[in-house]
Amino acid sequence: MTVPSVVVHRDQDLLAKAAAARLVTRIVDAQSAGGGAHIVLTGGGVGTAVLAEVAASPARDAVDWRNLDIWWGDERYLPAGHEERNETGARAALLDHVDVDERRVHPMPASDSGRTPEDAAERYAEELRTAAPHGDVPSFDVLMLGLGPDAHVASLFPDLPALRESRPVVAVHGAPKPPPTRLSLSLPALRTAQEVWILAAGESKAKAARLALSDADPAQVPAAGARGRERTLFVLDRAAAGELPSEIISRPAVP
Ligand SMILES: O=C1O[C@H](COP(=O)(O)O)[C@@H](O)[C@H](O)[C@H]1O
Repeated sequence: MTVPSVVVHRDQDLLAKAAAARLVTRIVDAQSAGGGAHIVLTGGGVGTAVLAEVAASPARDAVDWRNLDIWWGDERYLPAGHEERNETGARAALLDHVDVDERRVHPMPASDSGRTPEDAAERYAEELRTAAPHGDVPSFDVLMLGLGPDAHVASLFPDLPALRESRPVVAVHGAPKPPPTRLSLSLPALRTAQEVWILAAGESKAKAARLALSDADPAQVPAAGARGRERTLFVLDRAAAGELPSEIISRPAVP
C-alpha cells in the first residue's frame, strides 16, 4: 500500500478549486495515455463542491467527457432522484452541465429499483465486472472519497460488518449517518484504484484526518484502510489538517 501524502489548502473554497484542477489534469493525462478513463465520485459537501468547481472551470473543455466512465464509491439507498442521493448531487453539480455519454455513467441502483440492497450490490458488482477487462473492477484512474468525523469513507462506517466484505460492493445496514441503508464499494475494491484522494475540510474532520493518516486499524478507522495502488493523497484545508504532526504534512509521497 502507498504511504499517503498530504496537501493543505487555506480553506474549503480553495481546496475545492485546487482539487477540481487536479481532477481535470488527471483525467486529461489518463485520456492522453490510453483513450478512456475511469473515475469514482464521492458524495458529501467537499466532494460535491469539487464537482461544481470542475463545472465552473474553463479547463473542463480539455476533458473528453464522452470518453469517460463515471462510477460512485457509495450511495444512499433512496429512490431515484432523491435530493440526498449522491448521484443527484453529482448530476446537479457537474454531470448535467457536460456532454457525458449516459451509457458510461454508472450510478448505484436506487431503492425504488425493486431490488433488495443485497441484490442491488450484486447488480453494481456485475456492472463493474462487465467494464473490467481483467478482474472484478475496472482500473480506476482516480477514486475520490469524503471523510466523516467518525473516519468513515464511502459508506464504510467504523465497526460495521461491511468493513470485512471481500466482494467489491456491499449493502450497508444500520449506518449511523442517515439514511441507515446504503451501498458501498468495499475496502478491497477501493484499494484497486490507481489513485485514492481523500478530501476533507473543517475542524470537525481534524481528528479523523489524524487517525486516517496513522496506523490505526481500518475496522475502527475505515479511512486508515483506504489507500491507492500508486498514490494516496489527502487534500485538506487548514482546519482539517489542524491535528496533523508537521512531519506528516511535509512527507514526500513514496510507495
Ligand atoms: O454520507 C456520506 O458522507 C461522506 C462524507 O460527507 P461530508 O459531507 O462529511 O464530506 C461522503 O464521502 C459519502 O459519499 C456520503 O455518502
